[in-house]
Amino acid sequence: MSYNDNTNMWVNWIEEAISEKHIKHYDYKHFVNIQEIGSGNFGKVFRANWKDSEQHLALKSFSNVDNITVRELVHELELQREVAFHSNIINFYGITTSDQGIQ
Ligand SMILES: Nc1ncnc2c1ncn2[C@@H]1O[C@H](COP(=O)(O)OP(=O)(O)OP(=O)(O)O)[C@@H](O)[C@H]1O
Repeated sequence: MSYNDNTNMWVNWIEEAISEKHIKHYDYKHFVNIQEIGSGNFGKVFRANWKDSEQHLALKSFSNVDNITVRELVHELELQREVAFHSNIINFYGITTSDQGIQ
């Protein structure tokens, strides 16, 4: 399998999980008060609110959707499933998409 085939395989994995409703997809337009709070190896991290909720969320963005990034995202979701019960582990709520990136 080529580099691109692998990328497509993981992208398909994520898209299928969303269409089967194993992962929730959130409409990006409902995130408000978006402020940059950090950056990691894969992209920037933002703080945001969902609609008029006062609860802050972390939005993790991916600057480059290549094979390593998408595989890493799937790996994080798998780890999350293993340890989600622990009180020190933050919850994963779902995925959002934006054509213009997060701004
Ligand atoms: N849930 C969160 N709440 C507050 N800040 C966060 C949260 N998640 C990430 N950050 C901030 O964003 C930075 C980058 O986070 P991110 O998880 O992308 O990268 P990392 O864990 O530092 O490294 P890697 O890119 O290798 O995963 C963190 O160091 C932290 O400052």
